Amino acid sequence: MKYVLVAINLPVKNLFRQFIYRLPENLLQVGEGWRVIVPFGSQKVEGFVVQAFSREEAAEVLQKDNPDFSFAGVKEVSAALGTRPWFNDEMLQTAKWLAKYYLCSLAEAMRLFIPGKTSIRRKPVYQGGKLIAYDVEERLKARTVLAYNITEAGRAALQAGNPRAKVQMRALELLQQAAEPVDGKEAEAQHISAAVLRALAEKGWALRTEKRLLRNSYDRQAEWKETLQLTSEQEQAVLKIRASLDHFASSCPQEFLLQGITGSGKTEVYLRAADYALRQGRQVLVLVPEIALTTQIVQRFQAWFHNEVAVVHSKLSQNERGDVWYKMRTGEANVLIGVRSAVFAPFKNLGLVIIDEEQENSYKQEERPAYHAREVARCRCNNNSAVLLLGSATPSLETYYRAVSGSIGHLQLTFRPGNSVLPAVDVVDMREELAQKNFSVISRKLRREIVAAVHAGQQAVVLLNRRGYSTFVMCRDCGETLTCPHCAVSLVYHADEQVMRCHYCGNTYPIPRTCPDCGSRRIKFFGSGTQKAEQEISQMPGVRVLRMDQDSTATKLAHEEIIGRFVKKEANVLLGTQMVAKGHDIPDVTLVGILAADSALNLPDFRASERGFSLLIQAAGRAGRGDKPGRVVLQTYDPENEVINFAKKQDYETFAKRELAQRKVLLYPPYGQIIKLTVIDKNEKKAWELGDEVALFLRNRCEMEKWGRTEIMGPFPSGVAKVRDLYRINIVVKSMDMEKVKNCLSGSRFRTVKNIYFDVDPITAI
Ligand SMILES: Nc1ncnc2c1ncn2[C@@H]1O[C@H](COP(=O)(O)OP(=O)(O)OP(=O)(O)O)[C@@H](O)[C@H]1O
Ligand SMILES: [Zn+2]
Repeated sequence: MKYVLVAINLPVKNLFRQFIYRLPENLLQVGEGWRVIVPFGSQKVEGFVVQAFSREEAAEVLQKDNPDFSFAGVKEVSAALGTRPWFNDEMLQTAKWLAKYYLCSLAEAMRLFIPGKTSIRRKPVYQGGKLIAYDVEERLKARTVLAYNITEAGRAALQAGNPRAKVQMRALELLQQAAEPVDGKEAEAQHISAAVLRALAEKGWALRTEKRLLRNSYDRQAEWKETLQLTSEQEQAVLKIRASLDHFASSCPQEFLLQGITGSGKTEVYLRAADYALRQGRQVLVLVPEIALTTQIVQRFQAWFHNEVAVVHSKLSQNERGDVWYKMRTGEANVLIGVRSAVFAPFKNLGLVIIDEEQENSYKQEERPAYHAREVARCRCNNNSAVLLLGSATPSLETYYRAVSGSIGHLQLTFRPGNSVLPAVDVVDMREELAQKNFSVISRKLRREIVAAVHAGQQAVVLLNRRGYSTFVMCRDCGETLTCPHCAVSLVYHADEQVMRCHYCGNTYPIPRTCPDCGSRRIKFFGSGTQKAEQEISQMPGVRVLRMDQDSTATKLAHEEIIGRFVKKEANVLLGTQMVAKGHDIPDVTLVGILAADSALNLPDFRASERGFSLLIQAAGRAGRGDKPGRVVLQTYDPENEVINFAKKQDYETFAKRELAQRKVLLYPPYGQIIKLTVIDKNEKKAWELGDEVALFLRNRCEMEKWGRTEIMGPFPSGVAKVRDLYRINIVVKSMDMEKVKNCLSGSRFRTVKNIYFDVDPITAI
């Protein structure tokens, strides 16, 4: 008899055990990596088979848990999902690694690999009005259509010909020429109706069959691939990557940082590397931070690789995602471009993973399990003997450190191809503007530059990292600021909808006429967001402005549409939050304005400088990519700020070295690793008590087990101390000995406590 160990796919964080089930006669084919339906309590649920074994092996496992076990209690697997295992060895290994590294359960790790996380719907079954069971059905329905193949008789009929049945003859010809069965829609495109196909089937000339229909919501006309002459640096980079693809695991590195200044042509290197991997018969995964912002990269890849390219992003339906997964698993497509979650796709033969803008925070999932796509990609590359290529103008300090210390290959692109040069950056002191009685968000210099650029028929991009109209509303009499009653953050005034909105929980509130605290009518709106800037810019002569922020892009692919309209020159100024700063390559943009450069830099967080610097460089890099030189106007209230100065010089190296020196002293990554524990509770007192308990426990263990250099901070209130009425308390552990810290936590009772969240390698430590 055969038994299986099953991880139960339920969205609960504290189910760390796996369970043994018996395989019935009709399911003996089921083994490791299969998805199954099993009885669990009173329900039927989906599970993943982690291991398969004989009766003796099962007994051994069961005995470990319970010396008086009996096989009588072991239940049977109810059904198998699909006709083959979903997880191959490599995926199973990656899931196991992920669970261990991020301290989550194996089931939580495994469900990341399933499109839609679970493929079953539980359907209650009633009998005589009483709930008796849950039934399950497969959720991911492959969509099929009726299609027709030509038969031998059909071929003969076509050969013989019949001038009085012209349409039928044309239909037969179509079937004969088609490589695959022809469906009604395809026939219709040739002006042959479905009725004709049915008639052929009735005559025995065609055979009815089913064809799997692949949904593709990202069908675009691909432009032809242009072949550029590579620069010497690009050429060098491509050669090194090719060498690694050729002699895997010899002296060639398996991982590379491709550090190239903005506009240096990193995409061209990606394309050539991908092309080479495809020629070797291997598949390519390209990760991008935000699909909507990367239309250009998708188009470039489609121009080279046509139908080989499949695209996934967060706005695809579950079925569309299922289709994409299917294409990759079967090798029907061989290049997958997608956001973070694409790193979990099944591959037939993965050879190369490219991560563009590898420093972007969007690669890190915020909810449990809080994985980072770069780390998962590294694990999958190792398991697949694939090459990992990380690209950026401003790499994360972790990656940069690994490159300069020689643990991964370091490829550099230091100039822009052709005549284009990095733009000149002017810093404007906004305190001076105030002194000169300019109370606008736009400095006089930036105003002049915008008007001049527009007048010359060029375009400008303006970055303001805050949406809404006024970001801060305060009573002049009592000093009260308006905050969200459910979250510890101030409300933002949105002029469009005439509401106050919380950017954390999304709730809206009416605009106050009087102060809710003291009743004063002297309410004042401070600070400015994109809506106010839009209003001011739109009043400049000759300007047509487009705004792009979360509020303007709520619908599917709206970013793409806005960028598209800007490229077509329907507008000459593009204003928005960080999404305007990244990725696009528009030759007529000669001016970039950065309003309030300081806002990103002043957060009390260890990555704030890195993130701010990166954003400034990215934004500046949008200017002057064509043959006209670009310029950047950077507005700040703090012109002496170091980061602003490095950004002005666009000097990543010096910036990175200084930042690394500080991180070393303070034990931040890449020197120390971090784990952040967050206690979340609607009762503030309870949150603190639990926080104190965890911190004390860790401090004791640190001392007892003599962990290497470690700092335990907290408990302290989280950066936003309350979200949706839940209080948030943090404990942050920085350590050179993270393995021990993790072992201690996974052996502790806190691992299964429901309201403690573990975040390994968190983005923020506040
Ligand atoms: N060898 C080359 N010769 C001429 N033009 C090139 C070459 N390589 C790339 N380009 C062009 O340079 C421009 C910038 O390239 P690309 O968009 O790949 O830059 P990037 O490094 O990704 O920049 P960013 O980090 O700012 O997104 C593109 O218009 C591209 O077509
Ligand atoms: Zn709120």
